[in-house]
Amino acid sequence: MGIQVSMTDEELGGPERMVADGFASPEECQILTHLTKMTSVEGDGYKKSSSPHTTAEHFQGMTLGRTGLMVHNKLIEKEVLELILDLTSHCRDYLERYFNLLTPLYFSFTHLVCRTARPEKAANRSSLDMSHEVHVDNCILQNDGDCLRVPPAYVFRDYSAILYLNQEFEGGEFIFTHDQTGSSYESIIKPKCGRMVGFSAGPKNPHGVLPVHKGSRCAIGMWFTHDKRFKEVERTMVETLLRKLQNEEM
Ligand SMILES: O=C(O)CCC(=O)C(=O)O
Ligand SMILES: [Fe+2]
Repeated sequence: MGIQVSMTDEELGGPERMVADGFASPEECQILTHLTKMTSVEGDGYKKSSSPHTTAEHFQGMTLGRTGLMVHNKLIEKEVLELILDLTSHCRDYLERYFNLLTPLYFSFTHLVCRTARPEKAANRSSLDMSHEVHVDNCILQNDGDCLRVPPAYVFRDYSAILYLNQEFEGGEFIFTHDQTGSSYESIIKPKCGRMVGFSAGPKNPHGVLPVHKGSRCAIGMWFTHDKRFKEVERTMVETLLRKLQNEEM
């Protein structure tokens, strides 16, 4: 399946951003949406908070570690885990080439996430009640426009990408904004199966997610680093698990 770039940095209104389609087939999206909806845990990967951003939505998350545990316990097939690793690696390789990076990108975190509107909260929801408030992935945005590169910000994140898994929901558009107020969008991206948005993780790229008004919005969030010290431990663990299972089959 071919990849098509559908929006360049110029069309997206700022530098070091891109949107491309074709990273997952409808069948692959369906398998992973189902997995995330059915087996993820409220707040997993979000410091156990079931509503880290807005109480008008449920947040369900699934880390690679939890997926590996489920494969180990024979609750899901290993092919599902292989699929997650294959699709996300393809996204990473594509971004490295697209942005002409001279040093490799390592995964620092991979997260399958569904955001589901709570119907009982929909009627009174303010349009300012974002699904994910405007932020920068590797620093803490200040009111004066400064971005502090200090913990608890994930200062080691260099690039970010989101691979979308579905489109059967209302709202939930991804926005790039001019600053942290989010008052002016530079671009708006409608999620759909197989679409990836990729961008550098620093202050050039403030972004957020508009309210999900109806249904579940599922995606794989990926964060990358150039610094080997922050490589995703859970990815290494599940790769070892899969090698072990493949050897047992031989
Ligand atoms: O799901 C999305 O489209 C973006 C999420 C995001 O920006 C984040 O988790 O840091
Ligand atoms: Fe983000």
